[in-house]
Amino acid sequence: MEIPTLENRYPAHLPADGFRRCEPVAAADPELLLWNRDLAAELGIDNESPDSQRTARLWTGTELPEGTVPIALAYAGHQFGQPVPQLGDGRAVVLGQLTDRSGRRHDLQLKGSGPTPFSRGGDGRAALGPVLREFVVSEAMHALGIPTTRALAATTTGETVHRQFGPEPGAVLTRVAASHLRFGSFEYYAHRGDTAGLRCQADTTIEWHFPALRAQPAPMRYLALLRAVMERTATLVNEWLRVGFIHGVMNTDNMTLSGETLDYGPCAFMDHFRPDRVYSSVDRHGRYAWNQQPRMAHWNLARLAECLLPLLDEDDNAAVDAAEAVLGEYPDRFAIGHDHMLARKLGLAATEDDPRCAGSTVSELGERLLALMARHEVDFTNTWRLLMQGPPDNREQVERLREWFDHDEGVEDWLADYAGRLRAQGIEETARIRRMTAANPAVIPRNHRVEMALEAARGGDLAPTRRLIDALQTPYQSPEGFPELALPPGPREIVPATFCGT
Ligand SMILES: Nc1ncnc2c1ncn2[C@@H]1O[C@H](COP(=O)(O)OP(=O)(O)OP(=O)(O)O)[C@@H](O)[C@H]1O
Ligand SMILES: [Mg+2]
Repeated sequence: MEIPTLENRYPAHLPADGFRRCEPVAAADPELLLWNRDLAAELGIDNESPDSQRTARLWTGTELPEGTVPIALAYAGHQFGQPVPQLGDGRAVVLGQLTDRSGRRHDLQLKGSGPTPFSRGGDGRAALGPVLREFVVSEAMHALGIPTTRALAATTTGETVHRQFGPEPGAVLTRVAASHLRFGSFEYYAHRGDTAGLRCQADTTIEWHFPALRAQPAPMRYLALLRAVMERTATLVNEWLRVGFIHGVMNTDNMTLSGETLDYGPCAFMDHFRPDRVYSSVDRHGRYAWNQQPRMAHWNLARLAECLLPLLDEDDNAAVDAAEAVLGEYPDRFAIGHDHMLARKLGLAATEDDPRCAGSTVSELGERLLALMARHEVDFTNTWRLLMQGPPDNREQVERLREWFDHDEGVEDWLADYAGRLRAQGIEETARIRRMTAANPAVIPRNHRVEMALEAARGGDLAPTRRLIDALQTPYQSPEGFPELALPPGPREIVPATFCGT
């Protein structure tokens, strides 16, 4: 395996206390389980012999690629609303960056490679189940077209880790990310009252993720940064809602500045629709339920804004006013994105009220459909695909949907309004299907399917995990070779709770 020489840009771009040098711990018996050939090729890694012993040594941290400068990053965070002044990578090290074919830089990070100065009593390890889960779900997310960190490799260490449900094989995930800068990275300096550290962190974020803002003078640049992060975050959360994704631990330490989804702990994709659906076993009060995610993203953005205050204005009140003005833009910014998202899912063109149509607006149509779906707890993914089985004014299709929604009296009215809106916008059936195919996945990593695959993997059989990963590569097509993947769980298959497994 040939790997281009890594370069670690963090030490030159962060204050000295923003990271700690930290060697990964050599694994007793490294073994490669999963290897992402396509991603490796994008990163210029030669794929000739991906299952060689050296590959396993490299992606457990037992041997280090050339140019590696292993570091654990410092960060703080708000966890379930409570401030934690210091967290940091307690079981991960960034090795360095590689540049992909299109010139974009990516961190290579080993997650589960041993204790770091931030381990706070933890063992610094990761268990096989959560590592495979992050591999499967993050790659599914990427295939869905949603910004996310990626998974390059999953390895086992040959050691055992002890978790909630007993011993598990120790494992390491090689994660690829635009960066590992988090809202919590800013909170780390804010807690210390380190304004110079904050400024450095903000300028690095601009340099890496929002280079167009570089030309703006301070303090406007930092306000523009807040607005840009707000916009990316709103976009990301709308994308999660589009596919029924529930992150599960939207703490500020799990929110990236790049706008990528980070930390696939107790996350889940929803089967039967309930807007307040929660899977995470640690989210007892539903703080991060599916329909709370927009609000919690706003709350998290407010924590980020608080950190930026010293950079916005020397006068405290003026700084607060400036930050509040940007935060105040979030509800509209989110709502516009939400309307567009619902329009895409319905195969409609725009969300502005169309004066040619007397029926409801596109967003009202979408909300009414969601309300119907919630009332009957129908499968989220399959409802949208069912809408694609025929025109909304076709008799058989009307019948099909009446049955799907338990003969709810609202169905026919809704379908008539939907058909009216399509007519008013002049959208032909083929165009509707084309649009809807691009916005509504046929397959998602359903919880019970993920659990079944992981169970087999724990028993030594990786074939179901590989099959699942393959099928999730083309989520907008019906899974010809894996039809069960399109089915919701049966009553005995439902996985009601997910666990971090940390
Ligand atoms: N086994 C462990 N040993 C040491 N620290 C840990 C361990 N598990 C989690 N932590 C630390 O606890 C904090 C919260 O964990 P959380 O599950 O949100 O993150 P994570 O999944 O470890 O990492 P990431 O956010 O990078 O995906 C982090 O600082 C993390 O590094
Ligand atoms: Mg985390």
